[in-house]
Amino acid sequence: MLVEASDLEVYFPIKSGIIFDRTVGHVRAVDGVDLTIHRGETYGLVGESGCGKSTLGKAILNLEPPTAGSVVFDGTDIASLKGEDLRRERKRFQMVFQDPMSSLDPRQTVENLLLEGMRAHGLDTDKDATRARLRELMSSVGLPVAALSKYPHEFSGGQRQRIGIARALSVGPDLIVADEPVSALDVSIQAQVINLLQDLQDELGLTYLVVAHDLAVVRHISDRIGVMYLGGLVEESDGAELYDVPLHPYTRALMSAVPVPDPQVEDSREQILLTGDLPSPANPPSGCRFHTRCPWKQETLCDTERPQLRVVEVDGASASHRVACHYAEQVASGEIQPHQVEAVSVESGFTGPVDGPDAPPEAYVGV
Ligand SMILES: Nc1ncnc2c1ncn2[C@@H]1O[C@H](COP(=O)(O)OP(=O)(O)OP(=O)(O)O)[C@@H](O)[C@H]1O
Repeated sequence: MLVEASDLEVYFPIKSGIIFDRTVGHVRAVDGVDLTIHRGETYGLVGESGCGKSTLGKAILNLEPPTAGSVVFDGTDIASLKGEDLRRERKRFQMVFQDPMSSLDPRQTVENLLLEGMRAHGLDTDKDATRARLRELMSSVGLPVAALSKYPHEFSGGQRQRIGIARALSVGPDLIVADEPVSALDVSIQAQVINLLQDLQDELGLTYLVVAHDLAVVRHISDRIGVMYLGGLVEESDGAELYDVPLHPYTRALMSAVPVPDPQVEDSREQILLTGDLPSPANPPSGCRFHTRCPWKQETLCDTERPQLRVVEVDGASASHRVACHYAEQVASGEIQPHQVEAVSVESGFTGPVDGPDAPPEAYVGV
């Protein structure tokens, strides 16, 4: 195991007063997450915008200090590291950002951008070795050596993302957190960058945490997938299994929002429509965070008790499928069918069947 996050919380203070000197509340961006990432695997993290994916990724890299909980990286509690020890450990985990244009200094040549990290970690002391390393990095990400003397604006979006990846690789990391690595790119370029990430993983034995809102991207690349809702993980399993047997109503809703090209399949498959907006992480609902939008919410239990993320046995499936829903076992055994339950829209007060002609017009999944 390379990363073990336990009961991780990242709360951002909400300030008020003339000089913003009073804390009047907290945005609970990450609210009690237990997550492990195995060495050499790709862990995909999905969920709606604002559910806390990026903050969780940053907290794992120690770029966002946790409010509570711990992150153990290769046996070492990151929070306990200071000074030189922290600097040395830092080069083992790097981040690739969504928008390479804003993460790359436009006034620096590619060579300088790559040297920056190497310098910070004392990896540029031998001139010949450094030159060889720069050439090697260019070749690893499929760019010509001549690109070293150019500036970020001289490249296309896909090429800039390759530079961002080379930059992350320059210090020889074990873990890369890629935050929406292809969502700013044209669809035709996305596959090339995804393939590059996979080739590099095979070649260098890298471990990835890939944050994305696009289920198709995550499905293609991930060994395991975690689904996040309002600061917490609601479901986690092997990649294929999550798509074959999604157990949490939120995961099912995300799946049913992805269009299927075959009209026959599209018409016959389960449709779960979510109503209402994502509640504010500054004031999350009581009990199960999802109960205000859940098609099979039950009185009392769902709005009073937060369900634990626990292993749920699924016939013929692995023993590592975890779900945070009070009724996950009944869903797994087929006892509960979500579309037979009435949906309640918090915003409109709508009560009715979620997939019939009376479904609320504004029902959507906002991913
Ligand atoms: N530095 C910050 N200060 C205050 N609030 C923040 C900060 N960073 C994030 N947040 C809030 O924390 C919540 C989670 O944000 P985060 O960016 O982690 O979500 P996300 O799922 O990655 O969304 P997106 O895909 O839009 O980036 C949001 O409500 C966001 O506004």
